[in-house]
Amino acid sequence: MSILEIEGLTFSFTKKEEPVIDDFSLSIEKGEIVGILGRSGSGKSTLLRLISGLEMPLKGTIKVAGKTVVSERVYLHPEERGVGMVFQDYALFPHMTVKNNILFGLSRMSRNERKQRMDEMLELVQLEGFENRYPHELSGGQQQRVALARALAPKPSILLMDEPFSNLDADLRETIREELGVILNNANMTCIMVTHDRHDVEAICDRSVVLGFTSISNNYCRI
Ligand SMILES: Nc1ncnc2c1ncn2[C@@H]1O[C@H](COP(=O)(O)OP(=O)(O)OP(=O)(O)O)[C@@H](O)[C@H]1O
Repeated sequence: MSILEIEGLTFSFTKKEEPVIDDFSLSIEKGEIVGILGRSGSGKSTLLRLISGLEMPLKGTIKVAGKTVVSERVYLHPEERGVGMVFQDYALFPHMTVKNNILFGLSRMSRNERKQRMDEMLELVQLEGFENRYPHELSGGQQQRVALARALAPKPSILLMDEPFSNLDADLRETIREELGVILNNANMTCIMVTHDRHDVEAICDRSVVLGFTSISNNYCRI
């Protein structure tokens, strides 16, 4: 079953400019881990922002788990899409502690479930003991791990990651990459990961899509 279906997606930042994304289509099966590769400026981050609902396409449809989340007539807000996102710059809430950043998307869970989920996430990203710190009191790599924990905590249908390991040192990168691969496989979770690192793709992706430089319409290929 396709968990994500993108059809004819077209997007431009301004009317005058060529579309960054032009008539792009892609289908992803449940449980697939797909790497998005491509040169700087090819539209990788923009594609994730369109899927998550942070940008509105000019044309095209996106379905998540069979439900239309954007089309000519439909627009679902990011929190209604069942899509988790780890941003390139983490986008943590600066006024919230690590704990509250991770708890942010869990308001529908009971108090006990929230506590349990937070403990699981802190253990996963090796940040036990850091829960009362604020983002500015963390290193770049630690902030990145909080972002990963926050996105995974609500158990999204699809996890979107924009260069999620770029600030981690080599050892931690390998550890988190391996653990993430196991978690995603165990949960049969679908994941799209933008990366510049072929090791990420080789280690955890089932396939990858390479975006072209000026437009990703007919330029992408699977490897
Ligand atoms: N807010 C914006 N307004 C106008 N143009 C933008 C905006 N954000 C990105 N762009 C342009 O859209 C194109 C695609 O940007 P995007 O960030 O999606 O590329 P990318 O493939 O993720 O690049 P990188 O690998 O460098 O992160 C680029 O040419 C970029 O300059």
